[in-house]
Amino acid sequence: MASKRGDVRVFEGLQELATSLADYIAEVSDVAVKERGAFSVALSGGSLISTMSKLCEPPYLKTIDWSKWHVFWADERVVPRNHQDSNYKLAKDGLLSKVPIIPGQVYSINDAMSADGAAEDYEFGLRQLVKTRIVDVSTSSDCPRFDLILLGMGPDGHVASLFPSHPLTHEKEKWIASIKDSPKPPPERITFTFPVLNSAANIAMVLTGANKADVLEKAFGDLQAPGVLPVQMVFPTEGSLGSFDTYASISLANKLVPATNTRRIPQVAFNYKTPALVDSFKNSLRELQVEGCVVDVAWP
Ligand SMILES: O=C(O)[C@H](O)[C@@H](O)[C@H](O)[C@H](O)COP(=O)(O)O
Repeated sequence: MASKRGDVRVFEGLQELATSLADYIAEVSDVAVKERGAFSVALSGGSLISTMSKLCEPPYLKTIDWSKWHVFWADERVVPRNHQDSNYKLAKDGLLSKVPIIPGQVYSINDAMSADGAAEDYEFGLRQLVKTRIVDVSTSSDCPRFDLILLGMGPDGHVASLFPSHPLTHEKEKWIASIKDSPKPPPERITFTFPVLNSAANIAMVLTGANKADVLEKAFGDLQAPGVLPVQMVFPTEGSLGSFDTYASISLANKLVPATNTRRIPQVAFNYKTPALVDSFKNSLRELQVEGCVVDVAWP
């Protein structure tokens, strides 16, 4: 774990990225199971689940102690569980139904409730699980300390269902909040708030797609200033031995690879918490340039 802190990794393609992500998740799971006898993990929606699909294959299928997994959602759309838009359905179809997770340890929202009700209900359930330490607790607040929260990022810089300039990004009291005006459809969702996200032992940000390149450039450009984009507000505040890691993987796709270049899409993993790492990241990009890729992102 500690060794991951500060890594800048450039992947040759989505497959390599997916393998690295699966290794990372397996390792965080192992550590949590050894230390606490349980692994609490929160998922998001979007492309994340398909990027996690290596977990359904050997060796992970057999080596991970799935019986210790407790699965939550960092954000969920308020739709029936069998609806195409449901993050639960996405994860169930793409991952949970393919691995031996215990159904009673999969904590989906109550889809019969309104957004407000579902958020309150989810927070209530989470509080019980923190009491019994199925989910660990922060040492500096009463917040849950998830072993791992997996986040994607939208092209506008949103994470979970925390959108740029939305008042929910400043929510300090609630663990789980409802949103009824999500700019990304569907409009009604529930989401972890920043106090919960940033209390996690590990956050993995999994960002793929050329449409993320511009916002990443912005996030890097604003690194020295207080972050205004939700993606910049993801800063885990506590953890043990390297467990503050922010693991990010980015596909800059066409930003880096001209159409005529047969090289596969480069994927980059980095920890953006430390400015020195940003330099390292830029150096990685320069190396890619040397190797014949075109970088047309203007890095500060
Ligand atoms: O339910 C959701 O909409 C998500 O949780 C959301 O936060 C998602 O993770 C990002 O929008 C990235 O989605 P992509 O990876 O598909 O771009």
